[in-house]
Amino acid sequence: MEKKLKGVKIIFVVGGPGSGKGTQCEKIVEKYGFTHLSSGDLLREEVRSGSERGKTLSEIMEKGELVPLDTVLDMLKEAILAKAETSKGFLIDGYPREVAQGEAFEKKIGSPTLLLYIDAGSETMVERLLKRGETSGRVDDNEETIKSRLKTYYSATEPVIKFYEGRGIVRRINAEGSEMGGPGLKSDLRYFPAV
Ligand SMILES: Nc1ncnc2c1ncn2[C@@H]1O[C@H](COP(=O)(O)OP(=O)(O)O)[C@@H](O)[C@H]1O
Ligand SMILES: Nc1ncnc2c1ncn2[C@H]1C[C@H](O)[C@@H](COP(=O)(O)OP(=O)(O)O)O1
Ligand SMILES: [Mg+2]
Repeated sequence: MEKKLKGVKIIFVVGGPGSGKGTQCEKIVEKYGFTHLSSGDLLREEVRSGSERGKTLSEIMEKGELVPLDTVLDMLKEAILAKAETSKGFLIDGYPREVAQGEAFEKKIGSPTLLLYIDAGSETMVERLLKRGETSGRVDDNEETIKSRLKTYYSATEPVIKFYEGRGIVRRINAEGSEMGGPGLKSDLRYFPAV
């Protein structure tokens, strides 16, 4: 556990591809001023840098698979520590994607106070990703990769939610509603300050 992070909230944001993790995080940032860090965004930055490592990462992402644990963890740790002294809390979006990632994070960085489970059905996720793919330019927003990402999600990431449910820190957000609120975020956020 990093001393710098004492008293700083760490919130994991977990959900399927296209469930709306990034979208919900933006709303939470507006309301609570936390720092939003997306593992996917950090990886895409590395890809954009044109490095050799970026090329390898891009190939993995195009297949809808998970990149090596240490790569994501190192990137996250660096980004978190850079803001540890000024941030009141971190929204860690897209992490952990497998139980081992959660365990490694806790060992090297700190423990989460909360896990927000962004819940949308697979049909909704596919529909949103295909729509996003019309403009995102992302190598993974295509039909074939989406199928693979869903498989990865259900096999590797869903167990993460079970794992933290055992600790009683999971809050589920129904992300089926419209972006403007719907039955989901608006009401669920009422539970937020309590944690
Ligand atoms: N509640 C919602 N209703 C309708 N569209 C949504 C909603 N949440 C997200 N979207 C759209 O779905 C796509 C995926 O959302 P995003 O936040 O990028 O998800 P993730 O980060 O989980 O992949 C985006 O194009 C976004 O605008
Ligand atoms: N924590 C993590 N561990 C391993 N791979 C990750 C990762 N976070 C992101 N990736 C890789 C695999 C994902 O399919 C890809 C895109 O991630 P993302 O941007 O978080 O997707 P989305 O927000 O659509 O769910 O990047
Ligand atoms: Mg995202």
